[in-house]
Amino acid sequence: MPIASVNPATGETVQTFEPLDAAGIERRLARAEAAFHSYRGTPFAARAELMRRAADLLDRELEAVARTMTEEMGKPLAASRAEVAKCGKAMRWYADHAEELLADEHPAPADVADSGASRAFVRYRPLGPVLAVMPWNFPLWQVLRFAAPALMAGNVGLLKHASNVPRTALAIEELFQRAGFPEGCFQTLLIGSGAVEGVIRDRRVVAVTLTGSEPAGRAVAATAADEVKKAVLELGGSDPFVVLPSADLDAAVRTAVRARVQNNGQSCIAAKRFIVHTDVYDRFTAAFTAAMGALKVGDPMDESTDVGPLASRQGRDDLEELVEDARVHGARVECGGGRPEGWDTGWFYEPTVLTGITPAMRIHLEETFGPVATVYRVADLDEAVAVANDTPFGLSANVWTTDEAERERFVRDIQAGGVFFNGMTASHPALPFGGVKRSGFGRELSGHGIREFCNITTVWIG
Ligand SMILES: O=CCCC(=O)O
Repeated sequence: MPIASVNPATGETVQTFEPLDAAGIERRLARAEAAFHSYRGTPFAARAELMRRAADLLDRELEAVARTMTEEMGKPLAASRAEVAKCGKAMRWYADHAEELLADEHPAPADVADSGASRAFVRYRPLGPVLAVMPWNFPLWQVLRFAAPALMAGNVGLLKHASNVPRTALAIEELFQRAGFPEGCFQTLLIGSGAVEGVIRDRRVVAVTLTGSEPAGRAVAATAADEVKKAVLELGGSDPFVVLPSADLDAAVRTAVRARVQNNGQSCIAAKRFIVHTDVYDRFTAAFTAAMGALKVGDPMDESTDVGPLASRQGRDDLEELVEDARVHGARVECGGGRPEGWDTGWFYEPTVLTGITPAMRIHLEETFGPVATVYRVADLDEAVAVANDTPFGLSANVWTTDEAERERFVRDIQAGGVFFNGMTASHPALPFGGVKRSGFGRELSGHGIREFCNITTVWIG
C-alpha cells in the first residue's frame, strides 16, 4: 500500500509520501541508538517535564490534530477531539507515576538473607530503542499509549505507523521534538510493511510492540522470536456484550449502541457479539435495533454525525462480504445491511443488526471491524458463558447484571484480558490493557505496560 493520506469520506487523495530509502532508515536507527545512550541516564523529573510539555502542546493544538485524524481515517470529529484529550491525560499520568511504578523493589529481609546477600533489590532499567508498529483506528492514542510509558522508562521510540495515517504519524514525531525531547528520542519511519522485518532484525532495535491484525502480529512476533527480542502484541477482538435478566435494560441498550459503533465500529474493544438471556431478548433486540437504525451516518466533520465512513475501501468491502455470507447462510437482517443511500463517494456502511447467527457463518468467528452487531439468544448463564468464550479472540468482555454470583462466574470463567460490568470496555492509563488467545500477549498501560520494556535487573550484594 502506498503511503498516502486519503479522505475516506470522499475517496480523495490529500497527500502522498515517499517511503524512506535504506540510507534514511539507517540515519534514523543511528540517531535512535545515539539518543538512547544519553537519554537513558536522564532523571525521571526531567523526562516528566518534557512529557508534560508535550501534553500541553497537544492540548493547545487539539482541534488541528483532531481534524487531521478525521480527515485521514474518518472518525467523527467529536471522537477525534476526545482521543486527543485522552492522550494528554495518559501522558500526564505517566509523567506523574513513572518514577513510583519503576521504583526499586526490595524483597523481604528474610528472603534476602536466605539468598546469601547482605542486600538485594530489583531495578527497572530501560531496554533501548523499541519499534512500535501501530494501526490507523486510534492513530494518536495507540501511539501515545506506547510512547508515554516507553519514554518515561528511559527507552526511545521508533514508529512504523499504518500507511494511511502519515500526517498524524509525522505530527507525533514533531510533537516530541517541539516539546524538547532530545533528537532521536522519538522518530517516525515512513516505511512500507515490507521494510519492517529489516528494522526488527537490526541489532540496535531491542524490542517491538504491535497493535493490529493477527497476520501482521504473527509476522512481527515471528521475526522478533527469530532474533530473540521481546514482543508485545495487541491484536483483534470480538468482545461479547452479555445482557442478563437483572440488567437495567435501557442503560444496557444505550451502552450497547455506543459500544458497537464507537470509532465507526472500528475498535478492537468494541462490543461485537450481543449475547442476551431469553427472558429479556425480545425487548433488548427490539430497542437495540431501533436505536442502531436511528443513527445518523454521514460526513465525519459534521458535528451531528454518529457514524462516519470506514477507513478504507478494503475495510468496507471485507465487512460487506461478512454480512453477505451471514445473509446467504440464513441470518436475519434486523436493520441496515448495506451502503447508505446518498453516500457513494466514500466508504460508508449502515449500522446493522443481525440475528439468527449460526456457526456455519463466517461472522460467528471472525471480527467485524465496522458498525455491524450480531445478537444471540441464550437460555441461561452457562450458555451465556459458553457463547461468550466461543471465539478465537480474548480481549475484553462486557456483562450486564446486578447479581454478585453471576459477576463472580464471569470473573472466574471469561477467557479475556478484561471484564467490564454494567458498562462498556474502555482503556484507562491506570488499568492494564491486553488480551489472551488470538488477541495477543503482553499488556499496555498501568505499571504492567511500563514494565514490559524494562530490563528487570536483580542486584545482589554479598
Ligand atoms: O482498538 C483498540 C484500542 C481502543 C482503546 O484503547 O480505546
